[in-house]
Amino acid sequence: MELLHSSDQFAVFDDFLGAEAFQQMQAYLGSENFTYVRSRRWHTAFKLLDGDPLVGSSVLSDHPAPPENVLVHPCGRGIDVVATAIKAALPDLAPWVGKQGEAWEFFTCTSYIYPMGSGLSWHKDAKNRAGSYVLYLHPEWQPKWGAELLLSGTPEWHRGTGDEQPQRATGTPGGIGQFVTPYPNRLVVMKAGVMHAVKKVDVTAGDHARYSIAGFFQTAAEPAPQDRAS
Ligand SMILES: O=C(O)CCC(=O)C(=O)O
Ligand SMILES: [Fe+2]
Repeated sequence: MELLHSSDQFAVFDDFLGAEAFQQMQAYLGSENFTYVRSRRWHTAFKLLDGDPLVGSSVLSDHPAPPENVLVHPCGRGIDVVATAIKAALPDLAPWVGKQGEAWEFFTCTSYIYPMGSGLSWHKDAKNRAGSYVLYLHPEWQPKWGAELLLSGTPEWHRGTGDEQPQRATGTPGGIGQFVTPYPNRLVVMKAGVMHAVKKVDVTAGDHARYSIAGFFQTAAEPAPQDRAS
């Protein structure tokens, strides 16, 4: 794991999983059941024109009182590999998400597939989150295939809740920022409150879909694990 870029708001680590763990995740994602995100009621950030991303099951780490029918790490599925790796990396992620028991109690792991034409509109991961992460798990990604993670810039505009700051129609304060190409085995970790979006997967990607496992560092309070504030 190599820290490639860091700012106050987010960090990018390359080669996050070891080679064997990365292979295990490919096998797991190839066998996981996925459903269209809009077939689940709690996805508020995915807009009608975001195309048709797919979502797999969610696993929680360390939940003090897990709701029924929720998988808790270790759950015996391949997604455990990512939860274990995130746990091992927690000291490195603390500058952005804080410490367990202080800023958050547990984190979530949810797998996604963004096929050609799909993306995710501008949003903030919901307010009672300490931060979030995403790990890219497709075997290959070319910059022309799009699907960059966009992060809205001008950090001082993101301090506090951000709600007191003027917002433009796009939801991106000031309309400037940075992007991260979703190269395989790249982990992005970001502080709560940063506006971000996923550009649509370009038509040139063809059948190369964008695979990821994303999650939030959160407290046991509401909202549900996959909620986002748009
Ligand atoms: O896939 C990504 O790059 C980011 C995903 C995201 O923002 C989310 O799932 O809330
Ligand atoms: Fe997000």
